[in-house]
Amino acid sequence: MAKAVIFDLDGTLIDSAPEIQDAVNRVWTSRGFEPFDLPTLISFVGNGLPTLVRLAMEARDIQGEAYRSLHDEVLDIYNAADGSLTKPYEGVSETLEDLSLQGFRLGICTNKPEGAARHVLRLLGWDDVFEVVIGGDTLAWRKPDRRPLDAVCEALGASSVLYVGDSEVDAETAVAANVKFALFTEGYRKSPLSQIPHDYRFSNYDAFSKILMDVF
Ligand SMILES: O=C(O)COP(=O)(O)O
Ligand SMILES: [Mg+2]
Repeated sequence: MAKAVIFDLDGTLIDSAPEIQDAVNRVWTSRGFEPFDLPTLISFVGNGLPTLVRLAMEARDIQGEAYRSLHDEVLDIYNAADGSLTKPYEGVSETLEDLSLQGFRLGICTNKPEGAARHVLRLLGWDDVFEVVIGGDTLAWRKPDRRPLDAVCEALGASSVLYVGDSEVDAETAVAANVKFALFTEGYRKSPLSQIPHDYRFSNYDAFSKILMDVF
């Protein structure tokens, strides 16, 4: 049985909020609604695109019947994004390379739509790095339900697992799945560290190898 490291995507491996902000603001301003600043947009991220769209609608008092077209337009822009507004956090590429060299099985468990996640992984040249990618729309459940994380663990054939994420949702998922959790503190969390359950935390990927040595 394999050792596996499973990552969340937005706010954990990549700083993608400016890309998401651009997609939402393009759709919102095309309909005459005020755009969102980055902190406000970040406050909508974490529970997947349907929730993000609903929160952005509520913030501009947009009625429910517009939901489907707004959602689909944002998704189309996401899926066609050129990645220029998305940046891997410092040290991520080196960490992934290291993990691969050491023989870890790698997976992604994100609430980003799977197509958009695969698109950005391709743009970053990471499409061969992760053996399994489960997005917010891959299964009938999304994080914090444990089943997406369970599904990644199972597909990787992992006996020993670390989940790495940046948010309350990731922490809750790891607790539910009974998986060890490392919190990247520089992503899109909304609460103080003391309120997010975690086994490990780090603010820089330089510190990641120390966590690995402890877990495995
Ligand atoms: O799409 C979201 O809301 C969050 O995506 P994440 O699960 O990769 O952080
Ligand atoms: Mg995240």
